[in-house]
Amino acid sequence: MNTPALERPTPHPRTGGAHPAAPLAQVTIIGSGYVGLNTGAVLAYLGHPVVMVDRDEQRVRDLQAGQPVIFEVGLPDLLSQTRAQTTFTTDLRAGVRDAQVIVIAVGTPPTASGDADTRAVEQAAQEIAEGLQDGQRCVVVVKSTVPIGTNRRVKSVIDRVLHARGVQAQVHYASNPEFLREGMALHDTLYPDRVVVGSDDPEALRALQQLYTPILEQTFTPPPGLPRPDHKPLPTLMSTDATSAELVKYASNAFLAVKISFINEVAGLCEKVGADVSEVARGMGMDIRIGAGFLQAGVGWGGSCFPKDVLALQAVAAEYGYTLPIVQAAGEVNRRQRAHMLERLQDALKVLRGRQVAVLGLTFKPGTSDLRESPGLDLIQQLLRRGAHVRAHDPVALSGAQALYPDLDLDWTPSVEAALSGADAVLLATAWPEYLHLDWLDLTRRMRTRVVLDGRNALPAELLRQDGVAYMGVGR
Ligand SMILES: NC(=O)c1ccc[n+]([C@@H]2O[C@H](COP(=O)([O-])OP(=O)(O)OC[C@H]3O[C@@H](n4cnc5c(N)ncnc54)[C@H](O)[C@@H]3O)[C@@H](O)[C@H]2O)c1
Ligand SMILES: O=c1ccn([C@@H]2O[C@H](COP(=O)(O)OP(=O)(O)O[C@H]3O[C@H](CO)[C@@H](O)[C@H](O)[C@H]3O)[C@@H](O)[C@H]2O)c(=O)[nH]1
Repeated sequence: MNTPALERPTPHPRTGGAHPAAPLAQVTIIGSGYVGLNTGAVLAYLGHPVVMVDRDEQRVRDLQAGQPVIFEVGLPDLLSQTRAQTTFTTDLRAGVRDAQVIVIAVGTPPTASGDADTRAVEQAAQEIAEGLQDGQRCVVVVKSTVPIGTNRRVKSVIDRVLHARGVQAQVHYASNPEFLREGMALHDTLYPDRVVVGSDDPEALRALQQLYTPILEQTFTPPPGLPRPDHKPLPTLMSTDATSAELVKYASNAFLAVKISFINEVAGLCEKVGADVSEVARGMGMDIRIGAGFLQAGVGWGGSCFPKDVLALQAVAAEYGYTLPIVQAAGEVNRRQRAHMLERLQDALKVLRGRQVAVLGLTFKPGTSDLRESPGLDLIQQLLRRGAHVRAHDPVALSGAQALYPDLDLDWTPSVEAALSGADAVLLATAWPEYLHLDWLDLTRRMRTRVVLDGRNALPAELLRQDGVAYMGVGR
């Protein structure tokens, strides 16, 4: 099979790099999870032929059959629209054979001690090197969130295997951390604030510029349902060294987690002094140095990234005998926030044991089916430990949660009405839009005691209070 060389397009007048209309011959993405799948669908949409590799056979079979396997707005449409451009396979070695760019997007879950488990990244590196051919030229890109030094480790694994095989391939390396949010994954991939590339290799930088030019230049026609945001400046390609790029990712997530914990800490004070945290956040956010984002008080942060990345950053620091007290405090405040939710329920109901508590929202936020580190599921487990009966509901992830926690002794209720009828309290853990427009007066009138703990400050507080509901928000 012919090995395509990296193309050398004429420099584009604005980027100085690749011409927008120059697709790569093949991009291979390893890991078809939230990051890999969304990235692959977008790159295929931009015109690059994409091979998506995953070791999970069932996942690959489902993707081949047209099942999107994760819940993400717009993904089913984009995957079906890009079918002709996309191949799904479990065969990593074959999948990299003709690739110009190979993107590692496998998971890096936390180990028991909190540091990131990079074994899947190293396994991918090993198999990449086993698949590369004599004379092949390619760029290996680490998109997974990885601790300091992992990019270097990927290079050394690939060098070692190529050497052992006696294969002469010209491999370039870059770190390219991902900043997409679940539920907004396609939007964030098409319209990022910045693209960070960590590499000291001009060839790697040039290939990534070529890969991302349509995004950097915003030259593509937006896919249906994913309009270009108004007045958003063009994304910046920030080129830096690999170690700084690795740290940009962790420091960004830690900073956002600190910001949420900060507003949750202020929310606790608001409850004491009678202020409204939404108003405090609104006033703070008007200062452009602070910014309005990530100041939504609530049950605390969860998800597949913040909890693990906050721990991983501390683990990196600990390796160097350094501490990160602000980052550590963000985690402590997050735990306290959950405990505070339970205290408030207990204060309202006096006794939790034997009470019927409805918990609405099992995913860690709306717009995703991801249950990793979900505040709602954490609160459910704490309620069960305290002897409460739980009725759980989620508009998209009910069966997923049930499958994940088959031993939890609770009612998985298929409707909000069923969850609230006869309940002693309801806790809103995830602000799914489906919940916000319900007839809350009617729903709460079906409850045995009308206690509402709005963990996302999303329900009609005044309306409920006026109707005699014991409504509690967060920080107001
Ligand atoms: N989920 C997010 O919103 C997000 C955003 C930015 C960055 N990240 C980071 O990106 C990485 C991937 O996250 P994710 O949420 O997409 O993970 P995920 O768990 O959803 O998907 C990872 C996929 O990789 C596959 N895989 C694992 N090892 C493999 C191997 N050796 N070969 C082939 N496939 C393999 C798994 O089967 C799985 O399908 C992580 O490092 C994460 O921290 C995630
Ligand atoms: O004002 C806020 C904003 C968020 N959250 C919570 O914070 C968590 C994370 O939310 P969000 O950041 O929207 O979701 P993720 O999809 O986890 O995205 C984060 O983690 C990704 C993985 O690293 C990064 O790529 C993204 O940039 C980063 O925002 C969720 O539990 C939210 O409910 C709040 O409580 N208040």
